[in-house]
Amino acid sequence: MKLIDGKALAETLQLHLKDEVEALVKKGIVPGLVVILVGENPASQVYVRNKEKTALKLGFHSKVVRLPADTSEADLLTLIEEYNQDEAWHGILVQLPLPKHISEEKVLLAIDPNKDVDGFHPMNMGRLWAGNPVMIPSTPAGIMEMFKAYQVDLSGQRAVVVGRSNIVGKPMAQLMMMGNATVTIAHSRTKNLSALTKSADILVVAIGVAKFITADMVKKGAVVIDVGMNRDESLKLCGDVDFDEVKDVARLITPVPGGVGPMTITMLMEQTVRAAQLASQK
Ligand SMILES: NC(=O)C1=CN([C@@H]2O[C@H](COP(=O)(O)OP(=O)(O)OC[C@H]3O[C@@H](n4cnc5c(N)ncnc54)[C@H](OP(=O)(O)O)[C@@H]3O)[C@@H](O)[C@H]2O)C=CC1
Ligand SMILES: Nc1nc(=O)c2c([nH]1)NC[C@@H]1CN(c3ccc(C(=O)N[C@@H](CCC(=O)O)C(=O)O)cc3)C=[N+]21
Ligand SMILES: [Mg+2]
Repeated sequence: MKLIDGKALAETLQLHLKDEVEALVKKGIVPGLVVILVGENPASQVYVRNKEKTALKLGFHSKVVRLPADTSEADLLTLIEEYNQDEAWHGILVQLPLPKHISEEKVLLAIDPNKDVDGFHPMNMGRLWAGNPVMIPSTPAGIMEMFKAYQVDLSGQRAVVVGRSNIVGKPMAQLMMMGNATVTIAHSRTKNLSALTKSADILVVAIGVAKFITADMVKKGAVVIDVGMNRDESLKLCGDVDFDEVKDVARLITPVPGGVGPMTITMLMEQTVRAAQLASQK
């Protein structure tokens, strides 16, 4: 077994990003990322803090707007429109999940697709599924970077994605299909899941169930990517994969923490730099 070190790879990629930021700054452009957080979800607080820290480290303009949980949908939409109009901000990210009284669909539609660094706007989702992506969701983008860095050739491989969310599972499946893998998407209604996961050369798991994937569900020599972010019995951070046992079966495996998470943040920053570059060419 070999570890896919997401933290180290993220740091390497951030060095290159820093150079790109400096080149932009020389042209008078400072990449700007605004993150909007509604309510007080403790997990979201951590992720948002990580994003802000990294943005500042790379020399971005960075701002976190923290709104109370009872913020109205109309007020949130108005705020997004203000950032759409403001040229200082190249990327706008609204942290998900949103409180129940706010329509996620309306909010994602309201973000200018050119500033949608998450790639969640229906236009960007459509572009991805048409095979011409502009903004790519950062978690799957980070996983594709891991494949590149660790020379995982997807072509002709059998890939299984467990989880079908719009933010991870679906875009992940499409990106691997674009890499010529043969992709199957599984979810909570999938029958005989362990036979399916065991057939995978590449297994990506994004379900949010602590240590769900056990060694008997994994093919010997598979590449295993764990997107999950959960707390175990002792409140320690853990993934959807039972790392301690699956590591002896897999050829390559990501840890939690230190795997997919840091890459997600880095890809978000890269996308913001790209958005700033594109805006400067207009
Ligand atoms: N490290 C990172 O950068 C990121 C980590 N995450 C983490 O990844 C996990 C997934 O996130 P997200 O995609 O938003 O999750 P969602 O909750 O939106 O979706 C979960 C998916 O998993 C499926 N699922 C749930 N339980 C099972 C099961 N027992 N067997 C098979 N499939 C199951 C669901 O099926 P169905 O559709 O049938 O309900 C659904 O498709 C979470 O732990 C989240 O915190 C998320 C984003 C980024
Ligand atoms: N609009 C939107 N975009 C997102 O990209 C988005 C979102 N909403 N909602 C929540 C999920 C989750 N997510 C993570 C980001 C970083 C880590 C991360 O940094 N993880 C570290 C550790 C974090 C910790 O210490 O808790 C690691 O795995 O090593 C994890 C998860 C982005 N998401
Ligand atoms: Mg979700």
